[in-house]
Amino acid sequence: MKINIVKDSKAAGQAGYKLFKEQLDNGSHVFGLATGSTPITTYDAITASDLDFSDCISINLDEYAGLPGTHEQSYRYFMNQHLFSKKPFKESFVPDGMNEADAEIKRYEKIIEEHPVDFQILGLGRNGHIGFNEPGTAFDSRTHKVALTESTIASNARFFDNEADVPKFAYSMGIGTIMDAKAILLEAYGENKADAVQKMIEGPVTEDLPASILQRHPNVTIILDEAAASKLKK
Ligand SMILES: N[C@@H]1[C@@H](O)[C@H](O)[C@@H](COP(=O)(O)O)O[C@@H]1O
Repeated sequence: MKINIVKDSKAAGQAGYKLFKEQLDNGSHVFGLATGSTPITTYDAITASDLDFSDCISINLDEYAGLPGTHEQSYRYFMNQHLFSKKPFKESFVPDGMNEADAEIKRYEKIIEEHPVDFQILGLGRNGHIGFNEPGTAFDSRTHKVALTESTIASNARFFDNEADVPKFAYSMGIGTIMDAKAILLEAYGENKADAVQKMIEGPVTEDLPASILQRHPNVTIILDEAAASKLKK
């Protein structure tokens, strides 16, 4: 794991942007993308740049089940807002939250099989989740339908009018699917991620902390701000 600690999320966004540029320059073609507040500064740096993804493919990690892409809280909507409307890709795939689970899971795994991910960006849940793979998810899991935990529902409630409106299920690439990416960037900012960051980097590799599996990936970069890195021992 390469660990890059920078001052704040703005500096982290620049560092993330540089990695995207390096990947593009080296011929990477398929980009695995993430949502959440964390990647926004990286996407902002990308949209302010002259990087060109019009020959590239993007494949997003996850989507809420039951939300159409036109819903303001859907991840498709988020991606359109923050990236695709300003930096279009040749093709952009996001799970279809309105499709029936079995069909959607098959469709999405086939897309990933046909377009193996060169570079995957990840955020980190406070409980160590990646994508929507909550603690306890098998390390060899593929794209699947996920029941969100109480803590994820509660922390996403701020984006909805009330907690009852937060979807209870999502479609997510599995941990095995994520680990197939040739290179991975995980970003985490803020003190509320510090515990998960410490366990991800210095703790045992365990399904109780999904992101800890990244210790076993040959090409991972972790970008942290100082607050997220504050509990690292070394
Ligand atoms: N499915 C997403 C994850 O992909 C994301 O990493 C996480 C953290 O979000 P944030 O970056 O807003 O802290 O939230 C959600 O659960």
